[in-house]
Amino acid sequence: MHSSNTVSLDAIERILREQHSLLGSTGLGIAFVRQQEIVSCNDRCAEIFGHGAAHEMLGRHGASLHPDEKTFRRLRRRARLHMAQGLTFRTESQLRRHDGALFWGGITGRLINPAAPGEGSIWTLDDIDEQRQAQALLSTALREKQLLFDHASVGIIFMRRGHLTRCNGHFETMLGYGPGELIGTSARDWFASTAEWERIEENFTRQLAVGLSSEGEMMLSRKDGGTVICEVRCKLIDANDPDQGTIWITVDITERTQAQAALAKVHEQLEQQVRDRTRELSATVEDLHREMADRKRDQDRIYWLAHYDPLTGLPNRTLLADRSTQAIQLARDNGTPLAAIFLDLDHFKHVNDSLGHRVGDTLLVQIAKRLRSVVREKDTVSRIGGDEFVLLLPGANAHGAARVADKLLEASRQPYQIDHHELTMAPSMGIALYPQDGMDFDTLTQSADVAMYHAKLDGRNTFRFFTPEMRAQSLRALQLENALRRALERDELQLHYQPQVRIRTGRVHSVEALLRWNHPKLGPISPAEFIPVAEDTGQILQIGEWVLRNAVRQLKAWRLAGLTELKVAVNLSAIQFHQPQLPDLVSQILHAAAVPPDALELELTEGVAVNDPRTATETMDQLRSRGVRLSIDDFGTGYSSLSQLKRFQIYKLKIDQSFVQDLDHDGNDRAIVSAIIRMAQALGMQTTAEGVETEAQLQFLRDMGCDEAQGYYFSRPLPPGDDLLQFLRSRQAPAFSSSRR
Ligand SMILES: Nc1nc2c(ncn2[C@@H]2O[C@H](COP(=O)(O)O[C@H]3[C@@H](O)[C@H](n4cnc5c(=O)[nH]c(N)nc54)O[C@@H]3COP(=O)(O)O)[C@@H](O)[C@H]2O)c(=O)[nH]1
Repeated sequence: MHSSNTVSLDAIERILREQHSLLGSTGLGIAFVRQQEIVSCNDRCAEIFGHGAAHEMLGRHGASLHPDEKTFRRLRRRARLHMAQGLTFRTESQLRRHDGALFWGGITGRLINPAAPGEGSIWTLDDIDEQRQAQALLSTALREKQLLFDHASVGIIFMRRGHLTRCNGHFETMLGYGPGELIGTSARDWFASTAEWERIEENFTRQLAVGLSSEGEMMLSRKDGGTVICEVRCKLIDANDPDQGTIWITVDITERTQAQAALAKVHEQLEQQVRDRTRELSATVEDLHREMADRKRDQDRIYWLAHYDPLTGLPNRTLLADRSTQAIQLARDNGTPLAAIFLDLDHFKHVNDSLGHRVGDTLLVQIAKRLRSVVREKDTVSRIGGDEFVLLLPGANAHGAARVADKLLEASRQPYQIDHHELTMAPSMGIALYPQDGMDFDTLTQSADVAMYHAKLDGRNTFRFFTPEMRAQSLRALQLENALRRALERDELQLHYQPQVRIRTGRVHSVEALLRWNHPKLGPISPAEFIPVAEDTGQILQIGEWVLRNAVRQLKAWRLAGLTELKVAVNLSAIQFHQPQLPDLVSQILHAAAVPPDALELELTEGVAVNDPRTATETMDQLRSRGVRLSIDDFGTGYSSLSQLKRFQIYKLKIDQSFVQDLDHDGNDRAIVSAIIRMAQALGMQTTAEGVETEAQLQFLRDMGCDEAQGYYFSRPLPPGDDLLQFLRSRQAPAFSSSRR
């Protein structure tokens, strides 16, 4: 320290104190070694080697401080080479503590006097064991990271200011670059498009600015021009210092994306197929629904046609049978009454024949509506034939059924307006009651039918309850109907003639043709019985024509036989009268027999004009214009009005025999007969009284001014034989009297 040759003891002591202080205050261990042994050291050195104090280190051989002798010698050799040159030897080596534990120490050594190595050396020691361990850990971590970096199956890049500063091999391979080729490149260089880069940069910058990691998909460009789709996660290396740049982890999802795209395409194709199939299916389902609806509609239509009358919409016989069976079951189970009404329209056929089927159909529809309006909802109104209806009335007893029949009659009085025709259509009805008149559908309706037939026999436009006797009578009617079919061809019919005598002169001007039927087995059958049957079955047309032809032919025979002025009266059924061809038929028959028209008188009943006065008037006009005379038969029993009589220009009124028969003792009949005669006179019509049997009756009629009489009093209806000819000749009108009425 001092260059002076004499150093004071104080100075030496001070120097020693300074050195001691220096050695004590340093964090390094310091030792002086001579002859490989420690001759002096500081406390730190002792502490490092695990001794409590420095003096414990003194005299320790250097080799004991090293892991083994070999290590010591090698280090000593290296140190001596260095230190012999006056240099400081530095090394890091493992050392052994006092307790035997090894530790890393940082060692420097230097000869105190390189010129005199024997003076020993000074060694400093730093305990770097923790540092070495930390370094070892660090380098392990770094190695591991490097390994991860090098062998990661994702691309890792470090970016700063938009440029790549480092990347791993995976990223280079991903973009087809060689090692290091990408260093320093701008990200823009390997983005597929500028737009793509700007989009990513903007997204990443925005998210990273707020300290978030950012992620997204991007399309990068390979060196060879191909494209790579990457999933990228980007993060700031130091959130506090954006200048440190960013790390990007990139995953090549090209295949995955393509697979997904392919999958999506397949999925879309599948979905499209499903949509197509669904559409096809729904079209098929719709078709099926439509087909089912069509089939249902067809079935409904078939059912409807099978169960309803197409014209009126009313239930037909089939449905009536169903409902009747149910109603009978119910009536039986509950003990409740049930009635059936068989309704037939009187002379409906005339409407069809004279006005045509269109008018007839329209009329039927209106009638059906009216029938329906009369009964209750639960009642059934069915149409089972042309003009035949059956009404089923559950819960109705005799009283109830009669009330319904009355209401139907009442309703039928209102005329129907069809085009310019005002038509009235009366019904005949038969009523049958469950269970007494039938316990099943067929029997019940048959009973009602039979009762209806009797209503017709009893004058029509009325109703009758079924009685057991009626059935027998109906069988008779059926028998007659069948027999009547063959009556003409078997020549069973015959005409009888009843003279009509002028009351004032006693002479006979005309005879009435009256039909007779003598059946070989059934015997003589009254026209009063078989004419209604013939009318019901339509056979009256054929029979009526036969009557007309034969009556005119007989008249011709009589005329040729000398009864030159004789006339014949023929009864005309209403059904005949409504035949449009009637006037022509009459003319043809008269012409064929060469009989003048005024020799024929047609007897009509009052009812012929009731239903359709206009058509009746036309027919009458036609007949009259051809010269044929018309008379009203059974006058007083029907509904003729004075205006009608006047309009029809009727030639003669035949006073019904029911008024004549009781003239002797019934003042009313006398009044009626006298009124009819006066009325006829006032209207310029002839009068003939039917059924005159007594002189008293004849006298009264004479007194009243009646023109003609007909009855058993003069003669019964006789066959055209000698007796009748004799009678006629005896009362023949003189030729001049034929012009008088
Ligand atoms: N559409 C047609 N109707 C005809 C025809 N022929 C007859 N008839 C009608 O049948 C009903 C019954 O006729 P009938 O049994 O012949 O009775 C007639 C006379 O026989 C009978 N009569 C005559 N005089 C007397 C009498 O003094 N007493 C008495 N109890 N009866 C008598 O009266 C009937 C007269 O008939 P009409 O003058 O026509 O009224 C009858 O309604 C006939 O019209 C036919 O060819 N077509």
